[in-house]
Amino acid sequence: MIQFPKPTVEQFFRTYAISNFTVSSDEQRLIFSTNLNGKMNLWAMDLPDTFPYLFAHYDESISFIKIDPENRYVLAGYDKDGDENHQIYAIPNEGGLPQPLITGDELEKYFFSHLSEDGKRIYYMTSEENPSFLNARVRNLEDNSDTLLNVGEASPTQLSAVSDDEEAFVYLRSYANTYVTGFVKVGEETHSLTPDPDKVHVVFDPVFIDEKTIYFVTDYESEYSYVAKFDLDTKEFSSVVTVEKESVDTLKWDKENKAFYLVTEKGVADVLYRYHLKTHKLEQLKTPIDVIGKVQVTKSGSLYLLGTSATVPSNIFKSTDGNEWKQLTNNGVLGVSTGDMVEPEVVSYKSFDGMEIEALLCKPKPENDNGHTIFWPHGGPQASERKTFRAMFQSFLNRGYTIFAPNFRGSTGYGSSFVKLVEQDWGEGPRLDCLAAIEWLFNNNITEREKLFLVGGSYGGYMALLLHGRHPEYFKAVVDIFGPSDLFTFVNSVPPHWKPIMDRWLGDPERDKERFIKDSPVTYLDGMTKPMLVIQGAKDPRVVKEESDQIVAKLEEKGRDVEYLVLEDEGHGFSKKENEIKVYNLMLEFLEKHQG
Ligand SMILES: CC(=O)N[C@@H](C)C(=O)N[C@@H](C)C(=O)O
Repeated sequence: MIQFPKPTVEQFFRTYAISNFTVSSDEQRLIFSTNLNGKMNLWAMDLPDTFPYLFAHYDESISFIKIDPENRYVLAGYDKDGDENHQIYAIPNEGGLPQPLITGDELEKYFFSHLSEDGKRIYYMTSEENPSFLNARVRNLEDNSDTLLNVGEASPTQLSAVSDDEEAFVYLRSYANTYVTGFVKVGEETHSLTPDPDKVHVVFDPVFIDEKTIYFVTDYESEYSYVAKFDLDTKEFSSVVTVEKESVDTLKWDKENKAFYLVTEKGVADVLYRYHLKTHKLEQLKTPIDVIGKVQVTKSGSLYLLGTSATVPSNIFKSTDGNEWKQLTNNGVLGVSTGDMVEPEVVSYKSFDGMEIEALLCKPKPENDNGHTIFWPHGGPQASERKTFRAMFQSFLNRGYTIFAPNFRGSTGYGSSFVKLVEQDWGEGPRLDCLAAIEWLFNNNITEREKLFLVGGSYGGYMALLLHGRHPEYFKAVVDIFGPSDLFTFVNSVPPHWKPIMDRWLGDPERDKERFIKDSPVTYLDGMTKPMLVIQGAKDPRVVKEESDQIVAKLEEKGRDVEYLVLEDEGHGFSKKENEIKVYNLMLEFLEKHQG
């Protein structure tokens, strides 16, 4: 019989992303954003058939998709080469080429908020005239009038919910990732959704279930976020559903069945629940994947879910009862079964101060093992490494590398206090958690000293630079993917609507001058003696190219071994397949070159 070789690393590169989706109200059409043809575009399937076809061609990343309730048009948000200046486009119902609808100068942003029930008014946020705090506006599609609804003040604002009669609006105001207040505005009256907006807490995912009742998620006076309610008649706030040691992350309303769907974050995986308003019963539901990217509940009460697991790339699923799932997309790794891939182990270790830190340990199949480990600090930093599919991880594992990804202090999924631990402390606590992890790898005979690589992206890239500069003895070579290199320049180069949150998140360059010096990777150039690869998207608005340019220039001046790849048409990530493959190949070549 014909014998086929084992899967090669290149096969893992041929995996496609599905980053978002929506279903039409009649459930006849599923539209999703994917890089199936190499670049991000909208594709569709006419349900129940499952053959995807190109729906809108624009070759750019898509920030949202919304189908007109009466199926006359589709709305989508596009940016340019990853610059995150999202603008709103309209696409004919039959598909085609997106037409600019709510757009402006290429540096302005237009974020979609809400489409009225009759599909005639679009509510949106814009940076126009208010780049730091953003204004809310409404565009009437019948007469093309555009009205200012709210002027953002004090901190970036977001119009997050609109009542069906369009008389009441919920705005969120962010002071930090961990401090977001919510307030409802009706005519000239404004009320905080929580009893005291001066207390640090978050509010998100507000839903009007009628003109007078708003449900939302908050961690007000709690370690874990829960579902709460605000009554516009009585102005009363009350807690509705809490889940022990799990943070509610998503709230969706099922109007048909008078129930809520909740996604909770439990460390490295998600849990899906249904909460019945009449019976107050909370049911845990089965899901086909570990991490849920998006949930949509349709008018009929059907549930659609986009999700992924460590060995399952993103796919869309449908359920009519919340327990049996039909997979609508068949997005896999070219010729590779889930059994040929690696499922991470969830481990935990004690850090320098006794704090328990959870981590993902991915071990290659014994026949592939090359004896080397990649240490991967995640980005964010207020995010976490979870059981999601990463082509990069699975291809490195296929080449024989062990991967270790710690959820150091500041990571999400472990309660509100834990997330706050990275605020105004980017370089000390989390770095010491990483060092404790490395010692744990050595002490548990998972990694040999002299066989450790360091790779990280964004905040993970910053941590890779900092660990390299301060502790070069641990590493053979280092890969930095768009990591901030100097906190003084980084704090001033972020997008305008991030600036108001920088103080709580990172600190103030004057007040915290000593700490900024201590925690900036550029302070430790002398230590950066190991070979380095730096990768950067030229259009990255979050960690701008100068952050990588300056560290590369300074290391080159010192005659260090540093390679630099700039992707001209990418931002904070690699959305184009050929760019992604170029990056993975270069990283693998670099690691292989420095194994000896
Ligand atoms: C404001 C904020 O938390 N932004 C993050 C989502 C982000 O983009 N952080 C960068 C620095 C990253 O690490 O990805």
